Amino acid sequence: MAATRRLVNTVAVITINHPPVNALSSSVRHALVEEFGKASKDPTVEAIVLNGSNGKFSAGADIREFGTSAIKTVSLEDINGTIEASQKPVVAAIEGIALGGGLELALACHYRVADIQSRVGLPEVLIGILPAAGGTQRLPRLIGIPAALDVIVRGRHIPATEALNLGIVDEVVQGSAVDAAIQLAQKVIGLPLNKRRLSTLRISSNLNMEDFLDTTVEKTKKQFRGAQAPMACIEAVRASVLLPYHRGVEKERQLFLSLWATGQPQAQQYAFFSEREAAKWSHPSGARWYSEEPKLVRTAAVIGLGTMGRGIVISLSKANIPVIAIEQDAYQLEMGKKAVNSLLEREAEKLKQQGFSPGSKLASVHFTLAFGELQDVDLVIEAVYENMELKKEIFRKLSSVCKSNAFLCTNTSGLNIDEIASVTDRPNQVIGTHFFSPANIMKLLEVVRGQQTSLTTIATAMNLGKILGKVTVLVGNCPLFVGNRMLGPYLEQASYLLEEGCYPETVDRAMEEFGFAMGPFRMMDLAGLDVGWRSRTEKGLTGANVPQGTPARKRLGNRYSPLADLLCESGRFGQKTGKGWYQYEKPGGRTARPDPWVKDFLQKYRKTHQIKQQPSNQEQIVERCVYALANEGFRILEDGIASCPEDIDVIYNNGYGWPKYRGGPMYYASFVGLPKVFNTLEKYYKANADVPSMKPAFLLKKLAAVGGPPIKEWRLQVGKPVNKL
Ligand SMILES: CC/C=C\C/C=C/C(=O)SCCNC(=O)CCNC(=O)[C@H](O)C(C)(C)COP(=O)(O)OP(=O)(O)OC[C@H]1O[C@@H](n2cnc3c(N)ncnc32)[C@H](O)[C@@H]1OP(=O)(O)O
Repeated sequence: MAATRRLVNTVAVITINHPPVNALSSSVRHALVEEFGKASKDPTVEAIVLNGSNGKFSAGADIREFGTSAIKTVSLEDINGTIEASQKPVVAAIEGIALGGGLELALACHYRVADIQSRVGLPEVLIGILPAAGGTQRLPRLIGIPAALDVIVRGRHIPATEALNLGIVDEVVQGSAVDAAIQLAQKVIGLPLNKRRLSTLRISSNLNMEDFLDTTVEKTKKQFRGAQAPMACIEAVRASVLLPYHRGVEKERQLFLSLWATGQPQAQQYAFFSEREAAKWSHPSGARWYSEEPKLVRTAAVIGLGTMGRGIVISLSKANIPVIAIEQDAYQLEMGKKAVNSLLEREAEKLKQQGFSPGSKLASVHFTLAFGELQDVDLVIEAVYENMELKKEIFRKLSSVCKSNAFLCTNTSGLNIDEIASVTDRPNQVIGTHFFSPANIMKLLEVVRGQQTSLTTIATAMNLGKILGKVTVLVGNCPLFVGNRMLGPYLEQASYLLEEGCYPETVDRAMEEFGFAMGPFRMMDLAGLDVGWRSRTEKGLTGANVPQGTPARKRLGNRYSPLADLLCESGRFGQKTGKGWYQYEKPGGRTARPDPWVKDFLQKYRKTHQIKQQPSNQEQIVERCVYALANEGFRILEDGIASCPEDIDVIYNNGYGWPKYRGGPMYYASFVGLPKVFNTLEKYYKANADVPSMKPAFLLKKLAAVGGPPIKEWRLQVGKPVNKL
């Protein structure tokens, strides 16, 4: 049964029962209509409590039903209307989550009681839509326009105590929300309900409300560049000010339909399910996530307390895993300790505000210089800087110090996992964990399996990612793994565009208008240009080891852009030196301003090398950079480094500032049409045979030849993932 009903004295308790998250599918909606109908008519029932089974109120509408005919049967807003109009008081007992349509349902009830661990919210905006079951009309009437806008436009999950302060819920309890709701229901039997029906309330509004909404529109446009759902949310809330409730609901409905027509919801919902699919990893051997048991990680250690290490320590502590943090000398240890403790204090403060004792949620961190103290930890994450020799030295030490069943992880953004594993006594227990900076904030974790990494090690690392609250993707071992490997051809195109007449700000603007959080040049300045320079020097692409007589713009017969090398040679490393592709207010400054020096430098460079000026327009910039990125994605699939296109998209959506409303680079290629992507690349490559990264990947060619099937069907063409490297 999708919903059940039981009687406690004169209170009917209606329970939504649709595992795993009580999504309000068509069957649940039908069951709710039936159970509410019966409870309303039953003379022995004086009040009603609504809750969800298994400690979850509801995760909202069933996202899989969008775009199908199922969504059209029994509208949730009609159910909400019926509940609100009930002559018997209805109390929502919120446990776990009340999200999206789940919260809209609770807002239709006359009272809301939540347990302290629960979270409520209207996260529809994150999947490209708006709350369209009356939520944009009822919430502003309950908590006012500014607070409602914040909740609806950001889509964040609000902890119960904050929901109480905002006035979204009436009561927060430490014990059972259902018991408390039954008690409240009994107390309010017979009391007037008019003021509890949110749709009937007037919105306190003043003349400045229109100005306030207009300002919010401008701010939101800048913040969520190109995303349509946040703008639709504001327009729906505006309707709650200007229109009577029922007309506001109509407007909500219209906005929902026009959003659907943009294609953005489909992309964001694909992104949502792809993230969940990524957790269900597969291995070239055929093993899958359900066949392997992860080992429990009770204690962990982090080696290196630089920016990455600090973030990893915080993540582990927040996941309640006690950590030993190691540095190489007393000074570094002290610096790391201060930074970690200050971040932990902030986390503790947040917990206190939510009514929790920090001790119960944050695990201890022990700082030491002694490797010997690692003998009992279950898992170590090495997070020193990117230097193979240093990493090997550490893994040799770990091999001799750690207990034999301890897992050894290396946080690297591209070094060879097999080489690191080869110096240990347990290559099967070595795995890459590529965190993104700052590691306590960024959602993505690339888990990199080596040739010898055991399935248990993979299962343990993937499970650890989940425990840390990360979106975790399993990838194969190749230079730079998935995300950074794809950046290569993308950045290459960005540099060529400068050679041909564009400026950093022109390219960045085009990519940011496409939706990227940051264009390629601002991104390089943030990451530090010296990192890539060091790596190119080591590879002999620049510096003293370049063979005599090598043309400035060629390496091994292929086109090469030395622009970034030249910048580094002038001491321009990006934000850290106050100048790179842009100038900044000071070293470490964040505000990028176009730099006349760069303009002059580029003009001289083009003249020196007699490069024909053919500056690209916005569309061409986007096409070249994005198709280069996706093309490398197809190669990664061919190589078996990523097991499906969805995994690549998850990586880009969560680690590289790709606009989620475009689904990811592989989804975007599919959306544009693979034949078009193939033809554009082919044309470019024919004219530029010295740019091999733009040669269309074999898999792309194969898929384009059959007309570009939907992304779900690509797997059939890729075949079983086999790591060819
Ligand atoms: C016509 C308009 C009508 C009404 C307007 C209302 C619109 C909505 O309500 S849209 C939905 C809004 N709700 C959300 O966006 C919540 C989405 N879910 C989540 O954020 C999380 O899943 C969770 C916090 C609810 C639970 O997280 P966690 O415990 O980490 O579990 P998973 O994320 O792995 O989810 C488990 C399982 O459930 C599936 N699922 C989750 N939410 C929904 C949903 N709303 N509809 C359908 N399915 C849902 C999720 O995909 C997982 O299943 P699979 O492993 O099979 O993918």
